[in-house]
Amino acid sequence: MSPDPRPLDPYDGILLLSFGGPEKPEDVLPFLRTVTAGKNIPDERLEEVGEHYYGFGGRSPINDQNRALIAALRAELDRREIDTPVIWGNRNFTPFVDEALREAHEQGLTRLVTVMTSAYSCYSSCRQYREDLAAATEAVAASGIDIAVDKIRTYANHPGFSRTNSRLVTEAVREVLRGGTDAADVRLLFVTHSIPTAMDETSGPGDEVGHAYSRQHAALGAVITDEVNATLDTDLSGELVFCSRSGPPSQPWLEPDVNDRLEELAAEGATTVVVAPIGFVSDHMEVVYDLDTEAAATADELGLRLVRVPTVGVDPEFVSGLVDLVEERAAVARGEQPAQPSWPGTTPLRSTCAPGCCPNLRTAKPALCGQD
Ligand SMILES: CC1=C(CCC(=O)O)c2cc3nc(cc4[nH]c(cc5[nH]c(cc1n2)c(C)c5CCC(=O)O)c(CCC(=O)O)c4C)C(CCC(=O)O)=C3C
Ligand SMILES: [Fe+2]
Repeated sequence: MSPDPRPLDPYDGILLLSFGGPEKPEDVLPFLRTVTAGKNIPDERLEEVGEHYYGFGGRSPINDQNRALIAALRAELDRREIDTPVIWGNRNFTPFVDEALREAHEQGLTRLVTVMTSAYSCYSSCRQYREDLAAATEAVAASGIDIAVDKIRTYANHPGFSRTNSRLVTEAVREVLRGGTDAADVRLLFVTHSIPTAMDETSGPGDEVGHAYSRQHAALGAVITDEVNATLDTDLSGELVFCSRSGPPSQPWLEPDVNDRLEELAAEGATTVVVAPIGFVSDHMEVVYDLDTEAAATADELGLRLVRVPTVGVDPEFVSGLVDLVEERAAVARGEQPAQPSWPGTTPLRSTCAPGCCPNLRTAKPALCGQD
């Protein structure tokens, strides 16, 4: 049997859409200006974040991690005899999304399915990427390029992401216990990026409940904790904490901060804290600075042992899950009803967002991949 000529029909290309990061010291300031354009980030915070990057030679790990993810996706697609090209675009650093669309056009592609390097619902982690797609599509339309863009469903509860995280956390706790630590002295922290509480309240499909961002993380943390306890016969409690807060001090952001919580846990007599960055898909700056540098130093001062769980990165189970999601999205676009595995819960998150989902609280901007 020869390979299907259009295996992802109606899509002829895959777009990996990410945040982007600087690659050398001279890139840091222009990158930060792009990230914060029109946002209310205090100068002190910007200088501080700039220092985090300079401390790593002015180079964020995120672009190399995306190159590795593209290579891993390519290998998995090839294994499935899918020769659809993968194009890469970022919000804040070259290759920007409009450059990616021009590249796609040069390769003769006309309809893309997008994979974002972000698993959860909120303005920063979902709608803003959809706005990037709308802006880029419009920018290239001015030069006569017509490209349609969809996205895979939000994958916070797709097993490729959630089960991989669960396995990584279970393995980390298993190692801690194997080393002889008493389970009663171990705590489990699930970490994600803090966001303004107003952004959390309005996250989700425009329903009255809101808080989709914190609820999705809490739900995943809860099932992972159950799985760890069931697998290792422990009774650990897990909880959600936050890192990387910015914005003016007067503006409320999601709490507690991971460092504050470490202090409280040390005071309670914990000796070992397993820190699982379920909010991030790879070890970019938030992970290597905010957790591996800053939170690790806090733990050190407190005499706590901090064990950091790996992010899903290019774990084969995660990469294979992303390709499953791409195939699933193509089947949906063809009008089929593919299986949509979900965990926790049984309800898949959406690939076409509801009207008013995760609104931009500053100015309404056009966004793709939604009903509005
Ligand atoms: C939810 C979320 C994710 C996860 C989802 C996703 O991955 O998209 C994420 C990822 C990332 N955030 C990143 C970097 C930055 N984020 C900033 C600012 C902000 N992030 C926010 C939220 C998020 N951010 C918010 C609400 C702000 C305030 C300004 C605003 O309302 O937009 C700033 C400005 C300085 C500061 O405020 O810290 C920087 C430099 C990098 C690159 C890291 C690298 O280079 O390795 C990555 C992957
Ligand atoms: Fe951020």
